[in-house]
Amino acid sequence: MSGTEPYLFFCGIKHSGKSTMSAFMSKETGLACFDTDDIILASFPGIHTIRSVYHLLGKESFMEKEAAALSSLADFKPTVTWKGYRGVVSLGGGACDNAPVMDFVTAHGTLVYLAVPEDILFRRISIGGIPPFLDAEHPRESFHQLYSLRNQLYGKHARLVIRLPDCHGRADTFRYLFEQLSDYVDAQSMPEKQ
Ligand SMILES: Nc1ncnc2c1ncn2[C@@H]1O[C@H](COP(=O)(O)OP(=O)(O)O)[C@@H](O)[C@H]1O
Ligand SMILES: O=C(O)C1=C[C@@H](OP(=O)(O)O)[C@@H](O)[C@H](O)C1
Ligand SMILES: [Mg+2]
Repeated sequence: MSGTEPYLFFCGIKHSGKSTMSAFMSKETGLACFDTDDIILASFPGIHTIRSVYHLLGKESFMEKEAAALSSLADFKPTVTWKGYRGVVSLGGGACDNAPVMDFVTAHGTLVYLAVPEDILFRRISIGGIPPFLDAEHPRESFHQLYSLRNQLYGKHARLVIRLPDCHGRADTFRYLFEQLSDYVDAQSMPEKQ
């Protein structure tokens, strides 16, 4: 375990379950779990939500913090690996717009897109109020635009797209994700058929 093994990066649109699923993944495999939002939040001791940090910094400055949070993982040496990976990282929903973040991800691991239908995401997001990056007057329409754009970007950049079912709750969703992910990783490590 040298600290040069790749990471699994979970990406996806806000509230697709990146943070929840990476925590399940860590529990299942023993892999270290990182969340760029949590790393950023830890550097703002008086502030309690990532939404407030985003509000305070604005988009550009937030994206710089996101890239710095990831860079801090470059030297991490794991005590546990899973199928050759050294950790699981949950990215923020806006990672696809952040070129340095996407460059880091390409250089350091496998990008997995957790794809969830638009209506389900909007329902989950609305529970916590309208986030600062949506138009407060027309939240559903602006989310539709954001979803279309990001769904396309994540679909293009990710090496693996996992379409998560919604009907079974978090633990069952994770079982499904884990099976898909394990199958993918196992297939990647199989020697080429002669
Ligand atoms: N499979 C699921 N089914 C139902 N609710 C979920 C599921 N995954 C996540 N959630 C809920 O959706 C919300 C956002 O989850 P979170 O993991 O923070 O998403 P993200 O990190 O992608 O923004 C949380 O309230 C979480 O409990
Ligand atoms: O979609 C976005 O632009 C953002 C999503 C948030 O992360 P989650 O996707 O984990 O909620 C957080 O990084 C920030 O508020 C910006
Ligand atoms: Mg999250």
